[in-house]
Amino acid sequence: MDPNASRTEDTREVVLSVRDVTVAFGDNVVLDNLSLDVYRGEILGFVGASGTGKSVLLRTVLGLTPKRSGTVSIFGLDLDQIDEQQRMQVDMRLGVLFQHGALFSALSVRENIQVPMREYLDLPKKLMDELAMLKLELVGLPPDAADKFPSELSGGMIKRAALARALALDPDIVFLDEPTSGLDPIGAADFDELVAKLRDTMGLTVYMVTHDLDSLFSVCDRIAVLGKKKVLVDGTIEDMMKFDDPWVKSYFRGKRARQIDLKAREQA
Ligand SMILES: Nc1ncnc2c1ncn2[C@@H]1O[C@H](COP(=O)(O)OP(=O)(O)OP(=O)(O)O)[C@@H](O)[C@H]1O
Repeated sequence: MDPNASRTEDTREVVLSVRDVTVAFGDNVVLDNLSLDVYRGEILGFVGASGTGKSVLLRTVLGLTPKRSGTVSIFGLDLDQIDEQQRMQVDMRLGVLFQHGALFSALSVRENIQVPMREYLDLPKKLMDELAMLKLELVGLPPDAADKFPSELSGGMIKRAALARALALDPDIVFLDEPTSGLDPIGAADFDELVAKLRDTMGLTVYMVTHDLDSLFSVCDRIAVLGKKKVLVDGTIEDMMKFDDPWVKSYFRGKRARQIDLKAREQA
């Protein structure tokens, strides 16, 4: 036995564990015995070709899409084995930013941020107002954004407001579904920076579905690739570069990826 084995033992805390999960719609098997671990405090970038099941996995983890078999455990609790009260406590520790922000258009930004507070907590209005302002500040929005409606915000502001809502209950894990899609490169880079800052200051764990190579190169600690209905490979960008699969190769070593790599080297 390797005498150094204990030194290399993985001691990171697994906050989300997906084990042998199969999801199908009729005959269409989308995920087939898929397994994935997410560790506390990491930013995991989840990628895969369009239509491979990234959103389906996210929805399954959140309990919005039923699975055929397998287990999903969050904070060590198997979601199929816990009662409603425990489930609510788990849900309170999760924040979600769905694709396109998905703010309620009839509610102001303040009211949007307060939606999870109203759902899970019984707080006086004054305190909820104060908390909403704190969340706005946290995501870098000015105080006057509180009274605006989603239609009055730019794309970048909508993402930030949606992130503020996802952070409303101080979650341990945030799930971000293509958070930088639709943003210009500067807006996207600013958003990535914000996510990294929140991870560093709040110890947040971030599960980010993304097609954005810049995000993958700049903020993700680890990347998982969905392919052939499973997690095909997970690891660092370097691991992706070495992995021998046509899609992974063209994605991470294609023209766009090389440009980003060169840009990163120039800046280093
Ligand atoms: N509710 C549903 N009923 C039937 N089929 C579904 C349902 N939801 C998803 N699918 C199918 O599951 C597959 C994976 O879809 P999904 O939206 O998860 O892909 P994706 O990887 O997120 O794609 P994209 O990158 O384009 O967003 C697709 O074939 C889709 O048609």
